[in-house]
Amino acid sequence: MVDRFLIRILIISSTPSSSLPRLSTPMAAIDLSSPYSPARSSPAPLSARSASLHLLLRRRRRPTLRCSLDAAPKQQAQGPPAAVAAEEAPPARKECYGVFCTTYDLRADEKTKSWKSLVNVAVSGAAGMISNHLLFKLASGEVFGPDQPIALKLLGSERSIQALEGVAMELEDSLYPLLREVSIGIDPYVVFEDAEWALLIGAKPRGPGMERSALLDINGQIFAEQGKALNAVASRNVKVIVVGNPCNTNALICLKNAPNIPAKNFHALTRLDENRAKCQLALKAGVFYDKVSNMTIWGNHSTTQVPDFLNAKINGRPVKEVIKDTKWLEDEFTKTVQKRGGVLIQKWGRSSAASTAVSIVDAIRSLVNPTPEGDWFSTGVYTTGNPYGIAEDIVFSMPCRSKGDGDYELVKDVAMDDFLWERIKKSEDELLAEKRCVAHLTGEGNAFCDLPGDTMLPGEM
Ligand SMILES: NC(=O)C1=CN([C@@H]2O[C@H](COP(=O)(O)OP(=O)(O)OC[C@H]3O[C@@H](n4cnc5c(N)ncnc54)[C@H](OP(=O)(O)O)[C@@H]3O)[C@@H](O)[C@H]2O)C=CC1
Ligand SMILES: O=C([O-])CC(=O)C(=O)O
Repeated sequence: MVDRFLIRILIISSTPSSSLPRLSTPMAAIDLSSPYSPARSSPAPLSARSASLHLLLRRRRRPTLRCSLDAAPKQQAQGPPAAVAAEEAPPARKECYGVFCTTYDLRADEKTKSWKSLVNVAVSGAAGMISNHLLFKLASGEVFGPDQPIALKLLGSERSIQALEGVAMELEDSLYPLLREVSIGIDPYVVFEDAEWALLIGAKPRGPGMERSALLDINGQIFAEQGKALNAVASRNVKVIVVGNPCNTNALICLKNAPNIPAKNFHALTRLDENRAKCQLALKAGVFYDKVSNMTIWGNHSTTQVPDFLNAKINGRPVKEVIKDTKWLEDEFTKTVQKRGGVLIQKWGRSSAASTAVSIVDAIRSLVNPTPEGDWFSTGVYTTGNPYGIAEDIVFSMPCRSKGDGDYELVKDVAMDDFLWERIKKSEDELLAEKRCVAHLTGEGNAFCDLPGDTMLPGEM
């Protein structure tokens, strides 16, 4: 017995779908009233959603894999909240076209009975290079697990909306059984609705001759707007991973604009730096990189970041016992990790995309799986209440452990010496200076920009 699954692309405006006309097919009617629908006003508790998912599968035996496209032109720079948008007349809609109006067999019925309830994952910059690697990993199940159905909510802009349609086409053509919905939009207030994870990748790259303070301002505006949108419409416990640079300060801006979401839930991606550091230590020690553990990156995702060889281990032994060349550790290792992004740009002609996507996967998996005994991982998180004496109220990469519930705690028992502390302070200074530059975006008065001269992204040489 084979179930039929309809693949459909909808063009949905920023109008909530409860106020949109019903589709003419019975399948669409099922879809709009289903627990999969992004139109529901608030997420049901996990158990209820899980139960309704299974109920739906038993009753209907025809779950819909839905692709929807929010292509409403943006009315103004700051997207209106969904409630405001609901009062506007819905623009013309095209329900389905070309390759997207397809019906085929999925044969997933038996398998789906043991699935968890749907997880909503929003991704910004979804038409960009990093996303092009990441989205297919998310859809395949390798990130959240083989029993975790997923809805992907892709945020683009007027500039990228056509490219996003292409991305959605490729996702459909990949026939991922776990991928239950793909929606595309340019309004964060629509795309982030009910998001349980928000992976914020889209940001303007720094161009030739552009001051870093200008980059902080331009990208800061993007993250202030997205923080407001998350605050208005995302799940109250959404986990946010900021990738777009300068990611620590962008994460700070985002969390300051989302006061109803715990500040603890915001991360700046420094996992790529951790992976790069593990690779360099493994190379030097002549071991495979899975033998390197307890690797902390402290500080900013920039050339002031501090790869911590004091606490890291190789085969369970302190790095300094295995690699006796302290000069190499202090100079070459540290600089190589700090500048790895820039060397890669010189060789590859563009910034790391595939390895960044892999590191986003690692970062999520570290939060949804228990951390192995004795180990930890690095992520840029809010410093208020940290046990190390790092300045409060910034986003700083630090060592964390997780029970696998999406949350984390800071690792307390780490060693500190003068070399490490001096460098941590330098990265802290840089982040405090970045924070002063964006005070107008965090609600803390007038910006005053006095960035240290050597403030650079890892991709800048
Ligand atoms: N934290 C980390 O470890 C790393 C971070 N990065 C950062 O990730 C970000 C994305 O990288 P990548 O995917 O390779 O970049 P791409 O240039 O391929 O994509 C970036 C996306 O950003 C969006 N964007 C938002 N605002 C602007 C703007 N004003 N001008 C141009 N594009 C804009 C664009 O999407 P749209 O038009 O849909 O808005 C674009 O698709 C960059 O900021 C990069 O520096 C990169 C590597 C590592
Ligand atoms: O600097 C950049 O744009 C790229 C980057 O973050 C990295 O490679 O670590």
